[in-house]
Formats: sequence, C-alpha cells, structure tokens
Amino acid sequence: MVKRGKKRGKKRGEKREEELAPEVRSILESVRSRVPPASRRTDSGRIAVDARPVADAFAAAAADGRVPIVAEVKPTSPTTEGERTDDPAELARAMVAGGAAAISVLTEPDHFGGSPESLARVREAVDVPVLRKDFLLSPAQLDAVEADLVLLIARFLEDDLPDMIEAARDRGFQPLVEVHDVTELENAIAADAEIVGVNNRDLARLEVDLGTFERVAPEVPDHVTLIAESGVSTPADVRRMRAAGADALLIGSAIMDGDPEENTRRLAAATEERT
Ligand SMILES: O=C(O)c1ccccc1NCC(=O)[C@H](O)[C@H](O)COP(=O)(O)O
Repeated sequence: MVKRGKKRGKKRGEKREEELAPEVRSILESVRSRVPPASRRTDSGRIAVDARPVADAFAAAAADGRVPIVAEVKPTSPTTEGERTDDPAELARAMVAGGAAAISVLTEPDHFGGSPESLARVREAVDVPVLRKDFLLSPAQLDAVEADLVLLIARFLEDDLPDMIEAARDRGFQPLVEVHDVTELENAIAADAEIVGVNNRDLARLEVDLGTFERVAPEVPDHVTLIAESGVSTPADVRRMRAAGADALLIGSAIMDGDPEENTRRLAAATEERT
C-alpha cells in the first residue's frame, strides 16, 4: 500500500496571493526576505514619531485654494520605464514649491528604487507630512524610519490589519489603510481606520481604473479622510476624483514624468466644487 502524506489545503492568504500579478508577488518575496526573523527582533530600536497631522495639511491646502495632493517620490516601478535618479530631497522640495500638501516616498528598494534613507532626507527637507509608501507586513518593518504616515495595504495584511494599525499608532504614525474594493473597505473600517486610500490600480492585473474609486467612495463613512490613489494623470482626472468624494489625491507617475514642480502646480490648481 502506498502511504500518502496528508494533503494540506491552501490557506486563504495563500490563495489570495496567487491571484496577484507576478510583479507584486515578487515585491512581497523581496519584502519578506528583508524582515528580520522574530528571534533577532528586539524592542530597543522601536521608533516614536511626533507626526505632522495630515488632516491639518489637507485643510491648509484647501483653504489656500489648492487641491490637497500627496505628491509621490517614485524613482521607478514595475509599470514605469527607466529610473529617475534625481536627489529625492530636491524632488520633494520642488513638489512642495508646486503646492503639494504632503509627500509620499517609496522606500522599497528592489522594485521602486526607494530606501528608508531617501525618506529620512525628504522629511528633513520639507515641512509637510511625509508618507512611507512600502509593503509593510510586520511591526518590525515599522521601525526602519520615521515618517508621518505609513501605508498599510488591507489586501496583504488581512486579519493582521487591526494589529498593524495599533502597532503603527503606538509608534505615533498615522496609518493610511489602502483598499481596492468594498470588502477590504469594510475590514478597514472594522479595524478603526481613520484615513483610507482607494487604490485605482488592481494589484492582480496592474491595470488602472478610476471607476474603482467611484464605486468604493460612496461606502466610506463621513468621518474618514479619503484619498484617491493611482492613475490620476490630468486635471480632468483630479476633478473626477474630487467629484466622487476624494479629500486628497495621491499622485506619482504624472508628477515624476517631467518637471515635478510644474506638474504638481497644474494638478493642484484643478479646483472645482465637489458635489
Ligand atoms: O506603480 C506601480 O507600477 C505599482 C506596481 C505594483 C504595485 C504597486 C505599484 N505602485 C505603488 C503605488 O502605490 C503608486 O506608486 C501610487 O499609488 C501612485 O500611482 P501613480 O500615480 O499611478 O503613479
């Protein structure tokens, strides 16, 4: 008789991961390879941040007649050709000069050309809130660098989301919870997220559809600060996202492609009454 090992069913997280685009699976693999194993973690390097309040920064931009824009320092990405090697601090200063209410910095090195050091330099160079844009899967990663906000992606964190929100808040960060559909939004709200980003980029196919934000935004409770992420290229896109309820927009490629100051100024000027 042939003895067979017990067949192990796939866990929900594993199944969800198989649905991701190969580029995104590769990002997660390299993130995991950098996380220190639990046996080597200590609490001694735990970060405590005095964060710049992002709600105040958005309110100040709006009061000044600018659309609140989170402009992203994004040297490259799986969907971008080439790499921009300018000084991240200079790029961030230019974005703020163009009217950015906040700055986002990719800190993932292998697929986005970022680093925690770049973010530290950016945060020193500007006085607006700075978001750490990375693929954070465990509390140990939060201690890599000080930032005002950290991105937590609901799709990757699943049941760990509430603990990661708590770990981020314990350190003083403002967690921005990224969702892509209403189920993820419900999980984010149940986990007490107060700042939510709806990502128009589908991480399963890497396609961008601004209709994603329009579908999810009506379900977002009023007390939540709501950010439209990805795929915003033109002033018309900015107006479309604002009309659908975005308090702010996170824009990378359209600002990095060309003159970041001029690009930010053009997009931040796309004001129109929200409905
Ligand atoms: O931008 C990519 O190619 C990408 C691919 C796979 C996972 C994430 C990716 N982007 C990360 C981001 O969050 C975006 O940089 C950000 O939302 C800005 O998007 P965009 O304005 O479309 O550059």
